[in-house]
Amino acid sequence: MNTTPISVQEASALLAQHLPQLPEEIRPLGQLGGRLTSRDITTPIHLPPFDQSSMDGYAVRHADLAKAPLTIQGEQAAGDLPDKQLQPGSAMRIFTGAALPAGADTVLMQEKVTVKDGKLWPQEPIPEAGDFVRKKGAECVDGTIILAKGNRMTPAATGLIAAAGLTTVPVFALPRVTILLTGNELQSPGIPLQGSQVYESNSYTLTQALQQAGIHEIVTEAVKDDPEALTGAIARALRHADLLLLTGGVSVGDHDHVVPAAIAAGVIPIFHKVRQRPGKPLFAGRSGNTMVFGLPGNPGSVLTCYYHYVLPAIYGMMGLPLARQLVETTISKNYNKPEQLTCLIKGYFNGRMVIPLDAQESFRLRSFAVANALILLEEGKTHYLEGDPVNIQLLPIG
Ligand SMILES: Nc1nc2c(c(=O)[nH]1)N[C@H]1C(S)=C(S)[C@@H](COP(=O)(O)OP(=O)(O)OC[C@H]3O[C@@H](n4cnc5c(N)ncnc54)[C@H](O)[C@@H]3O)O[C@H]1N2
Ligand code: MOO
Repeated sequence: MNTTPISVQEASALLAQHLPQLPEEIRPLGQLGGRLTSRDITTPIHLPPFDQSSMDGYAVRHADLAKAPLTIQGEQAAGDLPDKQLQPGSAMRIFTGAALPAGADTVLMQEKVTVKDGKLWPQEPIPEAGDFVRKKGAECVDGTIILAKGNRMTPAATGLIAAAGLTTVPVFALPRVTILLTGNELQSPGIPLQGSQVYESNSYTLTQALQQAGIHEIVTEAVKDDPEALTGAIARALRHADLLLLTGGVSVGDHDHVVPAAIAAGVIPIFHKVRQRPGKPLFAGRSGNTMVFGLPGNPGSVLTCYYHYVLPAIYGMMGLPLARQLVETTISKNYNKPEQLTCLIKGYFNGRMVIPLDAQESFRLRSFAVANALILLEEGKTHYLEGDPVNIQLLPIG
């Protein structure tokens, strides 16, 4: 395998070429959060399904307004059968969401009329014809695509599906994920540290980040820095995971066995090592329909590589282009970086500019804990001056 580090752009392009595709599944309303539609969705009905009032007031025939006062004729409430006929020279009491009676074309808000002895006088200014009427099909007519393939099922998207009377939606399956932790030094939080142990944090970081993306089928296993144990654990994980995330053990140390173990377990490498900081030893590979990432073990590297590669790859496995939430902004202060690396630094975007945070080293998470963006500082540049344009990748919130 070529282990000459490649650029961040090459790594993204290679990933996009090699991503497996997740299957499609049909899911019911109420279980759609975080999913992406796997086809265009069309509405089987007009929305709204009939001409309806958007105000509480009076339904009238606009041409009759010149002949005011109008005689008030009955009432039409939301849910009433749409079988009433407005008589000439009349106004019908109507409420928001009610079907317009046949013959009416305009609604007067009740605050904009004078009513006395069963008669109605419109107040000036006289409304336009069609005011406060939501026409049948104004949102969309039947057969219209209401959600395109790849639309995220946000609360609004789910509401739209329900409003169209649909009960199920074809979506891409979410990946079943296995996280394999490597490192003899790792101890679980809650147990006193001994010798040179450190607390294991990457599984918690990754699990929450995956959950944030709506993914809940997550298995975590800790493996010792032993080539055979690792090869066995990877081979087992490949049998049921769509996405395998390994943390640690991808560098060049004598105890870094992840890449040879992955290859021994049947993983075909896509790349190993990227000209970036943090996360230079990042490994990506594929075995059948399972996507594999070897994330450099430092906690900051793990999370940076997750946001910049793994999360876009998850969407890529759902058929979307490698999508990152990029924003062009300016940097709030001077910043120096090495020339031969892309730096993905933690920043805080305040809506006007992005502030590079202190404590960028990859063993630290304190700046990450308050960051809301990664600032993408380009390879080939060494100095950024206050006010220079930069691209940032917004981090998911919530
Ligand atoms: N001679 C070189 N050494 C290193 C290089 C290099 O290019 N040449 N690259 C460095 C960089 S950059 C990184 S990043 C690390 C990545 O190495 P590994 O992926 O092999 O990670 P480990 O050595 O296993 O661990 C690194 C660090 O992170 C801690 N760690 C690991 N797993 C966890 C976990 N689950 N929770 C919390 N902390 C974890 C681990 O204890 C180490 O301190 O390699 C450099 N070396
Ligand atoms: O790439 Mo390492 O992630 O800088 O510490």
